[in-house]
Amino acid sequence: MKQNEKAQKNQGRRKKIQLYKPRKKKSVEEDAAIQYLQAQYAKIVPGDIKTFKDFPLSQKTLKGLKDHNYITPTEIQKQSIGYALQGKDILGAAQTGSGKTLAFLIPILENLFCKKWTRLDGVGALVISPTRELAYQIYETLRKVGSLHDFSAGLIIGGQNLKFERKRMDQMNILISTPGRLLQHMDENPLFDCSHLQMLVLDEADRCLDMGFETTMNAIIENLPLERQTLLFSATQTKSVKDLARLSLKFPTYIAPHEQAATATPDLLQQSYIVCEINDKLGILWSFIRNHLKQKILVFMATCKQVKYAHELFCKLRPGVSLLALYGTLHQEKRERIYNEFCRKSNVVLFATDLASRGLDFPRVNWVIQMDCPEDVETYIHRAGRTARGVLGKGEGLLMLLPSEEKIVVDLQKAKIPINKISVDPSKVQAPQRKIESLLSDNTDLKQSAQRAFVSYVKAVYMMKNKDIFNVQELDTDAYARSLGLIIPPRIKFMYKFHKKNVQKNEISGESETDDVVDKLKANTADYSTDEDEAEPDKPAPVVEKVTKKPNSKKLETFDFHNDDESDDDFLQKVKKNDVEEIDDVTQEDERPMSKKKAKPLTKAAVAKKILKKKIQVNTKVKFTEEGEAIGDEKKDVKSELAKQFTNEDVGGIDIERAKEVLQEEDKFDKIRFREKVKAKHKEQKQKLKNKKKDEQEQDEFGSQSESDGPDLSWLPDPDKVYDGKVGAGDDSDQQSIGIASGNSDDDDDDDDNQSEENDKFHRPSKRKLVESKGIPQESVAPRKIKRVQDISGALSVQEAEALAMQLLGKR
Ligand SMILES: Nc1ncnc2c1ncn2[C@@H]1O[C@H](COP(=O)(O)OP(=O)(O)OP(=O)(O)O)[C@@H](O)[C@H]1O
Repeated sequence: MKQNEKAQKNQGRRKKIQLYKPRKKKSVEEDAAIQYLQAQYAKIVPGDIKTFKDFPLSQKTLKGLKDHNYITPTEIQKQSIGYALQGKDILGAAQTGSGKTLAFLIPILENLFCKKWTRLDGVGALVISPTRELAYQIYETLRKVGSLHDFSAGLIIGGQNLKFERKRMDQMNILISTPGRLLQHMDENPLFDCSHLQMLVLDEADRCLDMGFETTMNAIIENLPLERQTLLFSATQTKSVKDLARLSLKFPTYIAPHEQAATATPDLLQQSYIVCEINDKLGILWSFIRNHLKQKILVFMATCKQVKYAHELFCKLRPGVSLLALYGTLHQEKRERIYNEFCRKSNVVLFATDLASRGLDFPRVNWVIQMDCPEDVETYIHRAGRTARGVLGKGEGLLMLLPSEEKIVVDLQKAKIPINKISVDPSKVQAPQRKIESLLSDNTDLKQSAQRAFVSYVKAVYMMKNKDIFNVQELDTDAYARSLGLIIPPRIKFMYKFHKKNVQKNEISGESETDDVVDKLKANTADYSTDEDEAEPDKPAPVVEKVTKKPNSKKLETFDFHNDDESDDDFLQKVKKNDVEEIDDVTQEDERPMSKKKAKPLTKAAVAKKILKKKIQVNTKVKFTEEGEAIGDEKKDVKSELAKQFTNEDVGGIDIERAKEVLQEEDKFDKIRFREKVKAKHKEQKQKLKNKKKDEQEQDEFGSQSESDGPDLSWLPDPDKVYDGKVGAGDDSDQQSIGIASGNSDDDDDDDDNQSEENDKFHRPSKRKLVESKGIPQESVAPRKIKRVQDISGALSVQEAEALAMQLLGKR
């Protein structure tokens, strides 16, 4: 026995030793590997790198890359990974779609791997992205290439469950986050600790550091340790000394492979632009989509409301292809769903705001259409870069410009963007103008959406910094409104303020300049309101005529849309309801059309005149009965003879003694009046209470059934009268039946309560109903007192009864 125990103990010990030994061995091997890798960092020569294997990377990272077909590094990866591994701060700039994400994710994984980072060490690396979608995409890439490492990674973005994130913040090693949510955790979450942070990465760094995120980013940076490595990446990198100082970069290495390249945009991206009138834009877009039904198209617009409207309208017009919309005011879940759907599908159109312009790696996008002129060259580059991505990605970009916006082309060409002007083939442009107008006349929601889109676009143009390109006064707003299907251009509140300001300025400076836009709006509002009233469904809409006749509208030039040779009817059948996205409503602005007449100002004198005319006595309160009769003020209505005399006397001054007597006399009447009122009120309350109890009783007796539904029980004697309101003691069944019948009695309140409690659990029909349903003769249910009288009469013989009757008659 002892020998056995000993053997078991020895075995256990041996097992323990066996478990421990390989660990130590593994750890030693790992240390040696790390030392070897770190020794190689200084020897990296970017020009010699052919594959990822040429970098001194851990086996886990290499396998992760290989598993996902990342074999050959791109130019930015070749040039930046080496410096990043050496621990240098980096400013990375490279074309869109050139693989910047891996250029910072690989160094993060290697850095934490070499430092043998564990869950207990907390946050080791932090990646900040300006949008949720981009953060999600980076997180997904990290999950792919870092799948063999033991680090925990967290996606911290707005619109997600804050509580869920809060609990796990102390276990995360790599955080991918948007600025707002990150700061929220820093401020509110005691578990969030980044005091050991090793690396900070800003993807789309110029966007993260621009005005929109300035205060948030400053607050975040303040919370981070100074001893860290910082990497900044973007296709349009910031070189602002101020920005770099904010981040306390230490002698950053500037890596920009595309600066030596001939173009700032991907080589396989074919870019063109057209110049058209504002009212032609929607028609051109519609025709373009109809001619490219077998393609994946991304359409950028200036505002969320435009995107929402274009999506709603085109869904109703049924172009024959899936339509999606992505913009900031959508719910997060919906945003994620739409993002994934657009990634997955190949024949689809996505309308989007600049939310989708940066960093998003939608696969196989054929066309990027910029329907509204981008704010600046950087925005153009990011938008256009959603196509022709990756190593061999191809794509095309089309920019729509208004004649006044054509100046931006010079800036684009200066920034090494090869863009060519093309023209539109008018025969291919089919604006469904009349259909749009009829849709809007039938659908007020759509009309409101169009109005919002209109105002938001004009506002966006007004807000643009570059006034050389964006001039709100040059916009043909009414033509634009009409192209959206709005016969009356909506009122633009801020334009009036703008106009007012201008007028005031001009008055001060002595000039008499008029605001074209506002005047035009005012004039045209009157015109269009008559158009709308007289519009005939069969007549071609006068809008189109008016627009085409415009002196400044040039004739459309020839432009081939590369027609897919698909017949319209075919595609109409292919519209799937599932593909049509619903959109959340957004806050409504005051965009009511202007009234036709200018309202006359209402002066106080005019109001007084009106009042006098109507013979209204001011400052008098008149009460009316429900029938509409005026009720006089009874307080002023004197009752006593003395008071009546006093009021009729027309003597000057006040006799106080007399007035006192009158008041005392009136006081008596007041008291009587008061008592009467109190009595009446009590009576009313009692009546109300009675009615209420009666209702309750009826409900108790018949449940939810109406009286007409149940059997007629009026023939039954009133138990109240029969038993004189007394309840028989000791007899359960009696008590129950009385309880139901005499619900009015106060004594039965408790019973009622108990019963209603029981009734809540079980349905129990009333006693009367029970008896009836069992088929017991009605006489046998008669109350006991009545039965006793009947018994007495039944006990007399016929003669005795006759004698009794005679006796009674004799008494009379
Ligand atoms: N070494 C590589 N080999 C093959 N494909 C790669 C490689 N690196 C990146 N890619 C692919 O290229 C595409 C673009 O990469 P990524 O999104 O990182 O570009 P980016 O430079 O960050 O673009 P943007 O400036 O628009 O943000 C992705 O689909 C990615 O999977």
